[in-house]
Amino acid sequence: MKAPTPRVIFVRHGQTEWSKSGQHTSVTDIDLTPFGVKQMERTGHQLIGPENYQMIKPDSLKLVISSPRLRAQHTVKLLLQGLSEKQREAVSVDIDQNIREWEYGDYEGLLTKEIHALRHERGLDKDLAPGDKWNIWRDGCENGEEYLQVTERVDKVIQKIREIHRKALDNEEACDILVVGHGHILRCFAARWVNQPINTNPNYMLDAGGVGVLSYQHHNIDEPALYLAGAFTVPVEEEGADL
Ligand SMILES: O=C(COP(=O)(O)O)[C@@H](O)[C@H](O)[C@H](O)[C@H](O)COP(=O)(O)O
Repeated sequence: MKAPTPRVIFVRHGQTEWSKSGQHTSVTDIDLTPFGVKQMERTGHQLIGPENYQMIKPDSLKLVISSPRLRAQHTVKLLLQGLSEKQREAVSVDIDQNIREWEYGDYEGLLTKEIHALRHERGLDKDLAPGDKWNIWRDGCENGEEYLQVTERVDKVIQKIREIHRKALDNEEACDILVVGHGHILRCFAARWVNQPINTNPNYMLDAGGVGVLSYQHHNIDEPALYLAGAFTVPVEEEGADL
């Protein structure tokens, strides 16, 4: 049987007090709420393991790439906690600065409406069309990052993944890579996976605890694609296996 096409399963960390309130959280190193812990334990149980209903088989999971932030690393631990010690030891975990959250600079800790008010006070948005407001994709963050900086570092993560996936495809080996990060950076990552510019706002949604999948059409590394929906719980590879 042909190996399944390599995939990236990306996960935004579970709930924090600031993801709950809508405050912009980049470098502030807060942990998950008790609900966030429960979310990610349950997600890990559904997502990774040897059972038929689990989407990522332990043997296929070759690498985890995580943001350095505590909320992301705690999420990784919870996602992997259902694996045996041996299975956990077999998975490499890379802590990668390039998948840290978009740096919000002066907007760290603020709600979107507070950012709009601050920029109004500073006279920054006066040239925008009536009704138009700051958006991070186009306008970036004062004393933080703008879209080209974020694009550059996300592209490095994609390049690293493509090299691993290319080898797996050449050798017809299953290869899932788990990427654990944050609300904005993972939306950038998904857009860049399919070569979209991010300054036009990719219009994706990603809740705390949310899971998404990226792969390649036609089993071809040169056709990266976003999995809009997948028959993950009963993959076609299982046809005839246990009727
Ligand atoms: O801080 C954010 C993401 O960081 P993390 O919680 O570590 O994943 C942002 O995405 C905020 O949560 C943002 O304030 C929120 O998404 C509201 O944004 P918007 O709907 O565009 O007003």
